[in-house]
Amino acid sequence: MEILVPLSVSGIWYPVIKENLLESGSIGLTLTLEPYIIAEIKYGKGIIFNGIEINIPNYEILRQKLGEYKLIVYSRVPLGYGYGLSGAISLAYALGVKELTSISEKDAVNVAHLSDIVAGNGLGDVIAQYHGGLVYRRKAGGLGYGEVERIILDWSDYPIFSQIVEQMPTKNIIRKSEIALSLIDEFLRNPSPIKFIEVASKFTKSLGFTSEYPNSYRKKGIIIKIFTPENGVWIRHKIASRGAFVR
Ligand SMILES: Nc1ncnc2c1ncn2[C@@H]1O[C@H](COP(=O)(O)OP(=O)(O)OP(=O)(O)O)[C@@H](O)[C@H]1O
Ligand SMILES: CC(C)(CO)[C@@H](O)C(=O)[O-]
Repeated sequence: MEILVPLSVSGIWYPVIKENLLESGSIGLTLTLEPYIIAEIKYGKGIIFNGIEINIPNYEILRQKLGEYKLIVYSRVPLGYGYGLSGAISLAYALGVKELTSISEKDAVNVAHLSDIVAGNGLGDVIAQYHGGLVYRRKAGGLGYGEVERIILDWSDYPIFSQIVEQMPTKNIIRKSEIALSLIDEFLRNPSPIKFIEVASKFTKSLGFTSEYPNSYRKKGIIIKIFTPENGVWIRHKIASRGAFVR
């Protein structure tokens, strides 16, 4: 059994923290991308990321609430730069445990969502990764609490690339910028790939993150860009055609 989870790079996020953590998360617009991480769940313990055992605070919560298992993860992109891998690892763990036990998918996914929030590693990634595509989180929260819409756009003429810049903690970008909600409205009035990049670039600039490349924005430690870059080292992505799944 393999568990596949897409990467998650938000363009806009508006943190919502409530007493009930399942009502917490973010309102926002998130691109989920290939290549999916591929994971295997086994009896045992620990998270093995590309052959190396890692310590990730999400694991403590996952282990307490879902039971102790071992997750072996293969990823084509590195951890800690902004590809939403903490969320992807947590969601893979939850969907893996769901295959091995009688827990419902909804409860398992909500534990993954909770673990990313408590760890301070993400707010909306798990929910976006569960749905796939370009995800608009209209209301923050886990499954059954938040509200999500997948925005269908034709990306075939808009190839997506990322460039790795620097590692940094997610806590550095969990800030409220009041223009987030008006930029989401601006996008929804006229949704297109170019408009997505435009509003994401305005939003991330408001948090102090800039990119020197045309048609791009900087999310945490990576640049996301549409159209073939003229120079630099880039990873080619596709929009994730579906959310996380088990095969
Ligand atoms: N070698 C490592 N490099 C980076 N992070 C590591 C490493 N080992 C363990 N970690 C832990 O993994 C977690 C990475 O979470 P982080 O949210 O930064 O990932 P990400 O892939 O950048 O996702 P996001 O887009 O949500 O920020 C952190 O809790 C960090 O402490
Ligand atoms: C905070 C965040 C940008 C980290 O990847 C993401 O979880 C989101 O969109 O809420």
